[in-house]
Amino acid sequence: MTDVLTVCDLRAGYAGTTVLDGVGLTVPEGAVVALLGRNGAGKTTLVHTVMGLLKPYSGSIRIGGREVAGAAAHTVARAGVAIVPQGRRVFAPLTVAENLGLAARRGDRAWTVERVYELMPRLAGRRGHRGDQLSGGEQQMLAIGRALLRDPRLLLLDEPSDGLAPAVVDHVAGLLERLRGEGIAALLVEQDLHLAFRLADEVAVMRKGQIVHRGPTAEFRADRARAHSLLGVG
Ligand SMILES: Nc1ncnc2c1ncn2[C@@H]1O[C@H](COP(=O)(O)OP(=O)(O)OP(=O)(O)O)[C@@H](O)[C@H]1O
Repeated sequence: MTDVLTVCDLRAGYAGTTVLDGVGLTVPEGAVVALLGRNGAGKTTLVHTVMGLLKPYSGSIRIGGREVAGAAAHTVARAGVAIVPQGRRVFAPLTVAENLGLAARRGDRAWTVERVYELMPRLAGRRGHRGDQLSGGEQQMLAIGRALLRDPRLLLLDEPSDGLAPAVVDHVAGLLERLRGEGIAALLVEQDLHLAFRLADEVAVMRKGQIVHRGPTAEFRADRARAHSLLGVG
């Protein structure tokens, strides 16, 4: 299987400090890889660096074989990557339809606003509501819808369950499962292990800016002692 994302020996940080200390990671075409790790391990920093929102000090980031390390976010987006950021970041004063309209692209696209509404009828019912009138779950759906309108081959999902009630997390998980069924690959940063295990084919664990474990989800899940030592959870 070919990889949609290949990260090699990536170093990055803020104002000269090192946060990513030689990260190596791949996401196979169509697969979901959960990126786990304690707070401050560097997961969001990795996602931002892959997206082109933070310039790396050194190392390689390839999207489908194309080198994008150091490229601007719009270039990375054109290569097929879309981010669903932590905290969702929908435009609060704009309606659902306006938020989606800003992300929509012209031409022959796999994902249109209508298709996003078909996937998420709840958003269709709220199309005239402003971003700040939506529930957390609806905002998360809107953030996912915006990302889909970029026709991604790789989604970067930064803690999609954050701040959502369990029933809403379950609903969002169902949506993400459908996207996996569509063959969209994802790098999923997630603190909710149930969600990560439900969605991910493989698990990568980050500690102090490095990937310290990588393997199939089922194997990781079965080895509670190792999960505990890597993540500090049972
Ligand atoms: N904008 C920033 N400026 C300076 N330092 C930052 C910035 N963002 C993150 N850091 C630092 O980088 C390190 C890694 O943070 P990062 O947010 O990538 O971790 P994380 O694994 O995503 O954690 P969390 O689960 O808390 O989001 C932390 O020490 C953090 O303080």
